[in-house]
Amino acid sequence: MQLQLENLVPIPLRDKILQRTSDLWNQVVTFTPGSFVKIKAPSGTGKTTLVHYLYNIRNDYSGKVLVDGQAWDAYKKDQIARMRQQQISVVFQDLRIFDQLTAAENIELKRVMLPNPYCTAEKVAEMAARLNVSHIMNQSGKTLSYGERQRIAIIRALVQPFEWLIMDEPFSHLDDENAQKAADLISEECRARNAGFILTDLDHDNRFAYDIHFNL
Ligand SMILES: Nc1ncnc2c1ncn2[C@@H]1O[C@H](COP(=O)(O)OP(=O)(O)OP(=O)(O)O)[C@@H](O)[C@H]1O
Repeated sequence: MQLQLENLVPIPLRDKILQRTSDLWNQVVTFTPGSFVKIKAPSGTGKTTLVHYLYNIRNDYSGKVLVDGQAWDAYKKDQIARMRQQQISVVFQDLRIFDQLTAAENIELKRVMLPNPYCTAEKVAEMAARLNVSHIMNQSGKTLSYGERQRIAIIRALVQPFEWLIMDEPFSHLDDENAQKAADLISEECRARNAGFILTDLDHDNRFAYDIHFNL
């Protein structure tokens, strides 16, 4: 799946963005399928906004987000739902863990969305062990720490098939050791699917072998 930006400018940030240069805003950019992409930006410059545009849950912009050559608004709702089940997976900055479900149920919800789940339950248990969260799997979402939520959201994003994996500051609450373990798992899973990876962060990050860096 090819993702392209064509002169994309968020309407609420228009004046601010047009006063400076950006590698992505108001540019023509192609994210090469299978590539690892780092997007670095200071707080408030629109990382979360961009992720929401790429996943098509916000559309207050001028310009275009092109998916396989077509703008998001050319796709029907059921096509977009299928893309989100099979082609694009995301970890939002606010994580979106359901408080009323356990950590395991938050992941299972996504795992069984397809008639033939991409990952087995054993594979989920393996990922939980690698990220040191096996012991909290039966705890309710409400009681999880931010770092635990982050790891559950990462596993949840990995249990579905995807061609692009997009993560918005996914390690902000993790210590270096756990962040590296999560990064290693993410890299392996992307490589296994020949998928592309887009990570936004405030800072430099050298946990991944990025193909390209952008400053937002
Ligand atoms: N719907 C909206 N209407 C008006 N302004 C908005 C809207 N959404 C976001 N903004 C503003 O746009 C800017 C970018 O927000 P965004 O959440 O994308 O930043 P960010 O780079 O992800 O920041 P952080 O690193 O702090 O999470 C902020 O100044 C925010 O207040």
